[in-house]
Amino acid sequence: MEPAIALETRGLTKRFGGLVAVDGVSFSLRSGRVNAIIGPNGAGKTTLFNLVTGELRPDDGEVLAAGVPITGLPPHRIVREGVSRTLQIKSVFGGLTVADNVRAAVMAHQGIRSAFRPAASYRAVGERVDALIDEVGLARHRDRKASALSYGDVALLELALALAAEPKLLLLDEPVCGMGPEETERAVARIRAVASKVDVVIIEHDMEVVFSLASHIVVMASGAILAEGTPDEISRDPRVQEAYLGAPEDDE
Ligand SMILES: Nc1ncnc2c1ncn2[C@@H]1O[C@H](COP(=O)(O)OP(=O)(O)OP(=O)(O)O)[C@@H](O)[C@H]1O
Repeated sequence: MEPAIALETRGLTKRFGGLVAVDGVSFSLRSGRVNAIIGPNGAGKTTLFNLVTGELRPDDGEVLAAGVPITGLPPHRIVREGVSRTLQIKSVFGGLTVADNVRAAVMAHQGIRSAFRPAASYRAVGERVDALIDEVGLARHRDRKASALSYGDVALLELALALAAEPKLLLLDEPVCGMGPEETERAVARIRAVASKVDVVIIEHDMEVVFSLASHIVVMASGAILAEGTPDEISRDPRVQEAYLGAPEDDE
């Protein structure tokens, strides 16, 4: 049987004026493993995520999530198709507690807006909120305001908010960016736990994190795929080493 595919792109292309930020990218990322997209600054990684989540429309090409075409759909429809990403820090409400932030995300996902709801639905929301808070390891901060959390805990809260949408596929853009070693270790452990239930694709510059989480790596450079393979294959690939270290400047 063919392995299930979490995310596939076919000839995906995005131009900004004369710049081709994503240039005919085709890949097929299998379900059931953490996939990573790496590459030097400006390689087109975040643009690629924005094309997958509908924040940007491609100029050409296709995106399929779990085999379902999602190309050009608006972001809320893509979330409904089971694709979620960690949100920007500004989407966390600093004045609300951890639990209230998560509750808002759960209610938004479930479409519960009316104040007139049966008690059972309140209970179900409350249980879901607690389960999400447990899942990301923030139980002891449940009733703290988000503005009082450490940087690493805000990132975990963002993870809970993304999981509130019950995604099949979760995209994490630099999940440990700005974290110290201890926070990084905690975040990696949580991501690994989440990845046992949900397909995860990460963009990450920290190679230690990439190598400890991902079993498949796509390397992008200048908008295109430079190499693809296991961490072992990628770490040995001279083209990858050159892309990171830069070409020698003796050809002018
Ligand atoms: N909205 C935009 N308008 C114009 N150019 C853009 C826009 N967004 C990205 N770019 C350009 O597209 C290229 C790819 O950018 P992108 O942010 O996708 O790279 P990246 O691989 O995510 O880089 P980094 O690792 O630094 O986050 C860059 O040259 C960037 O300047």
